[in-house]
Amino acid sequence: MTDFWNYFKQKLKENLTPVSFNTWVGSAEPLFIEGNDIHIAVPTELHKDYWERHYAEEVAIYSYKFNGIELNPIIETQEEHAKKEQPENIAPKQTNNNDSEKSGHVFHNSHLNPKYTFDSFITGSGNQMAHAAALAVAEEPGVIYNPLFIYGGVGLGKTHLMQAIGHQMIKIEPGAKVKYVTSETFANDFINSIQTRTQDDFRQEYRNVDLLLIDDIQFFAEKEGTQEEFFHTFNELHDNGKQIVMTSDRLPNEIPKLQERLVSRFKWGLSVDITAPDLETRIAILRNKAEAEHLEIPNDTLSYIAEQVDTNVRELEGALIRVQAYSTLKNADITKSIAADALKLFKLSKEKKGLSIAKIQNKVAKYYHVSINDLKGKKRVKTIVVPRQIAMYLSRELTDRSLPQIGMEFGGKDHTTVMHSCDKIAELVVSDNDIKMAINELKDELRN
Ligand SMILES: Nc1ncnc2c1ncn2[C@@H]1O[C@H](COP(=O)(O)OP(=O)(O)OP(=O)(O)O)[C@@H](O)[C@H]1O
Repeated sequence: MTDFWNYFKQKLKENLTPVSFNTWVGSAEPLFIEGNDIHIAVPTELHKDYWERHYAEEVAIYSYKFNGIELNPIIETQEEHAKKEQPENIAPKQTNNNDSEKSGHVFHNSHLNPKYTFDSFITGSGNQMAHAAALAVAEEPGVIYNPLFIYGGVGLGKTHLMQAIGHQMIKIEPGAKVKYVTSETFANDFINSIQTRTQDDFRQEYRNVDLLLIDDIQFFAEKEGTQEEFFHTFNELHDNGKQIVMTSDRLPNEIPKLQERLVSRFKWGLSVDITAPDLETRIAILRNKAEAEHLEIPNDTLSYIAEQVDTNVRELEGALIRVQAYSTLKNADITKSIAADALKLFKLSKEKKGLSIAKIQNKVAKYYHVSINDLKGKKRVKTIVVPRQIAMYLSRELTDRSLPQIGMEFGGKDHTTVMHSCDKIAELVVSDNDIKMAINELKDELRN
């Protein structure tokens, strides 16, 4: 099996870009051969789908070429395999796609940041599915997963991944018309076009592309006219088989006042989330960044920095820059103790990390004289509901936990419940003085 697999990989490598190879083939693992079946484990459902559509036939063809036996691939996700075969889970493989060839991008007027490519994107368990979906879309725009909707918390790489699709598409098809905008730019361009009576130009610009990337679509909330215009842009592009990719901090149906017809269209394709990276991925991201900046940083120092910032990649990168700046200031090499000083000095050290949801629940429970169990429970009396909602609101405000993660910490509540609570308290903070005071006092206590 190993010999065949090496031969098979070699064959595919000849025809794939390094990123595609690493993502689809490098991440797959042959398990065993039984009769004429070869069982192959892949990281996610999306990889499985891709394998079944693209490589099943290749396995049969190359196995026949290899030794005259046509193998039939049985693809399973690592999770399925682990459930069936092993008591322990197999962790999905980390793929650092950084070893890819130099890219020769043709830069269009697409407003893409040259740094945001697949090559510089590190994959790990929190983003593997989104990464695979993004790559599939770049390889076959407008065919599958249209629209692609990437959602997740702040600073987790949504913009990076979305722009990587643009770069990759231009790389594959240099004449491709790619347009990246934030939803705010789209809205502003639209408003300007009304003011200057240049709506035709606006439409021409947005509807005459092969790939439209719209970032942070949650800012469409409540912008009726913009939504209307986007609805038509979307339809036109989709009808013509053009690819649309959007990002948001939440799912389409959770964006307040987003028209139902847009929500339903966004669901035509695929929605994938990005969650916070695990420690190994954070270390890999830092290592990658350090190499790009030609910084010599020992492994234990990288691990140390990665341990300090656990929810937001932008902050993680910020921490590295702070450490670098501090070491330059002190004229010292970057070591663990320099890193510790730098992060302490900039008050980054565990401020958010130390503020766990449990701590927030504790403070709120004491403040309102209710039990933690009540906060996590389902009782609907006002004396418990309000503190519960406040605790959720503070968890959202003061930690980087996602809505589903907060829901989990509150007795497994749905993320929509968390969102509703946060919205409710956000309204009360403005209209109800007691709540406002309570929130301020709790925040002060939690920060000390
Ligand atoms: N997996 C990753 N590999 C390498 N760099 C990453 C990764 N994830 C995020 N980054 C980097 O972290 C920074 C923030 O990422 P990005 O702006 O894409 O986040 P975002 O999810 O779009 O944030 P926001 O919600 O604020 O729009 C960028 O510099 C990006 O390159």
